[in-house]
Amino acid sequence: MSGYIQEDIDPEELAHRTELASAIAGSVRDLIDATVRTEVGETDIAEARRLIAAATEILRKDQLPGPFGIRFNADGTKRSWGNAVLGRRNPIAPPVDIRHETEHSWLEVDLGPQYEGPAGLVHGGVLALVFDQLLGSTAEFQGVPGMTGTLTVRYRRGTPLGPIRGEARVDRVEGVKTFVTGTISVDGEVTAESEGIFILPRWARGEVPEAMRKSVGEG
Ligand SMILES: CCCCCCCCCCCCCCCC(=O)SCCNC(=O)CCNC(=O)[C@H](O)C(C)(C)COP(=O)(O)OP(=O)(O)OC[C@H]1O[C@@H](n2cnc3c(N)ncnc32)[C@H](O)[C@@H]1OP(=O)(O)O
Repeated sequence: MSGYIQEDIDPEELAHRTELASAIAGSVRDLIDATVRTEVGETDIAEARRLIAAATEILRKDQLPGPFGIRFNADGTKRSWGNAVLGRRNPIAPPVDIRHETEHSWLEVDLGPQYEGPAGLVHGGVLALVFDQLLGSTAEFQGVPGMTGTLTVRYRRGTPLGPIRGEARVDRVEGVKTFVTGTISVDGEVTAESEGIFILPRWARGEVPEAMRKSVGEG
């Protein structure tokens, strides 16, 4: 499957690259938040744009030809740095850190003003995005991975911007289909619930390299 790249990097070098990826993405996240909330005038906007263009030019000096893909070491250590939810190097990602327990998986993340939908509330599509990754990662961790076939979300009440908690567990497995359910809550109150059907795609039903299979998990 193209986009899955085995790339063995020794742990020390990987730790260094992870730190760099997190640092630049963190700076841009801060910039996004500052952009959403700025009240400065035309002169400051023009100056900020000039500096941002200069920073972009520096980053453009050496670029991948396309998306980051999913990279993994032979031991299965995975990097999904471009992922829209988890991506260490993706400023669009909050980023979310999903924790896996024996029976369930969970996350806690602070969703700021850049994720607004209705005034002061998290955009419903953003919650669906978080659910998709949380439920999909839960299926992966339990060893029954798949691509999202169907994702349903029931929005019970508005989710205020700020800290949220997500929880998910595998409900059942039927052949190549894994049914996962989850909730998002704020201050212990459930604001949205979801069910996802994750389907092991045809290309993964036969021979898949062991390192790639093991790479299933957090990245
Ligand atoms: C090494 C291993 C790697 C594993 C894999 C990597 C996963 C890595 C995940 C990362 C963590 C996830 C978090 C982000 C998850 C995304 O964002 S995934 C991106 C969004 N989803 C997609 O792009 C999926 C696009 N759709 C597809 O690729 C294909 O339609 C699907 C979903 C794989 C299914 O196609 P298919 O393999 O041809 O399915 P098919 O054999 O016809 O049907 C199998 C069964 O599923 C049912 N089914 C088919 N489509 C659907 C559907 N849409 N809804 C419900 N049921 C369906 C069929 O009825 C059938 O049921 P049974 O007859 O067995 O009871």
